[in-house]
Amino acid sequence: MPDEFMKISESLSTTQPFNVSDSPTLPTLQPKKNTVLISHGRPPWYSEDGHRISDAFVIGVAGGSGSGKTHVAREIIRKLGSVPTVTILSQDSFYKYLEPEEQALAHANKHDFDHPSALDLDLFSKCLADLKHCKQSNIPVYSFAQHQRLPEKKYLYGATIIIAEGIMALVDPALRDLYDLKVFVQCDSDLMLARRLRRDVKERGRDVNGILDQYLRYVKPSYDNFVRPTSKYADIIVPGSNNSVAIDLICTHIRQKFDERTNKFRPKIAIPHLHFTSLSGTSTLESVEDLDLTILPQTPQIQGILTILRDKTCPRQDFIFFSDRLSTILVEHAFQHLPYIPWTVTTPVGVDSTGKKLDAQYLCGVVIQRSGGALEKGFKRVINTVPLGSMLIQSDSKSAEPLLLQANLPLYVRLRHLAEDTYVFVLDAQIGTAAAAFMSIRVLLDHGIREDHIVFVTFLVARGGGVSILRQAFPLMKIVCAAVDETMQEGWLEGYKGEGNPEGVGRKVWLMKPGMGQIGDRYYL
Ligand SMILES: Nc1ncnc2c1ncn2[C@@H]1O[C@H](COP(=O)(O)OP(=O)(O)O)[C@@H](O)[C@H]1O
Ligand SMILES: Nc1ccn([C@@H]2O[C@H](COP(=O)(O)O)[C@@H](O)[C@H]2O)c(=O)n1
Repeated sequence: MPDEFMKISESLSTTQPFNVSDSPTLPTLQPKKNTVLISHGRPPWYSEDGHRISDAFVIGVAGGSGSGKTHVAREIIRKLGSVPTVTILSQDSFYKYLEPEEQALAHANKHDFDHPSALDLDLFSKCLADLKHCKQSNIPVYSFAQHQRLPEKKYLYGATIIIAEGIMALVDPALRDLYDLKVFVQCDSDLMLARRLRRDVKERGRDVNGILDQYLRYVKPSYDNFVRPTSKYADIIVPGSNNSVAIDLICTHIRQKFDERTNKFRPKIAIPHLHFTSLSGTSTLESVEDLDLTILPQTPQIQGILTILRDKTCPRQDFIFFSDRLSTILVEHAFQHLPYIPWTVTTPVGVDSTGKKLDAQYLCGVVIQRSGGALEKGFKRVINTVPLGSMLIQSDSKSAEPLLLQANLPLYVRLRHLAEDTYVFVLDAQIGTAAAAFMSIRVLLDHGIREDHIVFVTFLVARGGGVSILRQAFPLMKIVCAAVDETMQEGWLEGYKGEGNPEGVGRKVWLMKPGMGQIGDRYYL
């Protein structure tokens, strides 16, 4: 039990008068319980060697049906305010599949949904463990109206804080081991019944007699036998109503734990130490050969395109046209990193000709928004039939830490059993500090994509930037680029008008030199 927590006196939780008026208006549809809320973006959860260093913080919330578990979970999120991604994982999704005859009994309120065996606790544990360890999870979807698990699944990924709630949340020792904080919501039985009556009529399509039958036969005995005894495992007992003080306490604890875990990643891949020059005057930058990049052959044609793109007077339509040309060539070039097998075809003149056939089982692309969008057209020109997802990664304006704001990934990546056989082309305009590249690779590895199945396709790499650290962390990933620029320096971006710079004198950013400027702005603005 965390020492800063005391068990809040049970009297606080049980002496509330029976009063159903504390319940706000209920929605008429079954609410979505498994929620992913993003209020701030997810900071790095890995170190500069590429390994995950922090698990998600997991809170287990147990209590009787109608005690207010979901309410507590939602209030925690609301009161935490500006936090990274939070997920509520509800045990309700894990009721077992029912055979038709069992389903018929359930419709007659004669199926016991309140015995621990009604829930697939092993699957719940597995999904929670995956989420805690920063992997994706595809969780079941349940219909209370049909008493059945539905064929679809819900994809969850990327939470820094997970709230797992359910009547049996504290029953299983394996589950209890996963929690960083265990909460029990203790509520007066009358109030729980009143809330359940109202909710089951409005949201779960039940009638009053059936609800009362089910309550007396299964719900109440189960609460006494299985649910209430688990309160002894809780670090904190929260009252079922008027519980804002207890919720504040929980939020303070979470914030503190969260701050302790915050990893300052950006300074570790910051640029200056890579510019370090030894006493003998030799630069410690790694040689281009050591960076193991696949660089387009510097033919006059490629140099010509790069010169146009580097020219600050290049009109936007030309910038788009030549970016599209360059990205097409880059993606074609990147295909050399995919597996091919010998393949024989018969030509129109009846002769056999042996060549090669692509042997990648699944292939998809992921664009790093927004500048990676400049490579999208080239990608689609070369392979227009494969799925293309995206990630939105931006720097925090105060800490400069990269933040994962959105991951809209193709199915081949989301489903772990397909991810293992999937090749992914990651598209981004340049690798400068490498912070976004780092985060995008970590996201793919979390999903089970093999490191040697990732091909990072980009216009420019800054040799003086974060690429050497990226390379050391992920040596098996391939990087395909059009050119390597020598330096990364902090400098002013001309003409930028915005935060801290209303006059448009400039914005201090890491600039790749000679570079192409802000490629996303030049392509899209
Ligand atoms: N502290 C509270 N104050 C007011 N209403 C509450 C409180 N806790 C729960 N409720 C209401 O009671 C009902 C059941 O709560 P819910 O959180 O769904 O219970 P559970 O998830 O434990 O079954 C909901 O309508 C909810 O709005
Ligand atoms: N088909 C089902 C499955 C479960 N129940 C009841 O749900 C209760 C748990 O959900 P809470 O959100 O209230 O914690 C549990 O008591 C089951 O009786 C159901 O009615 N029908």
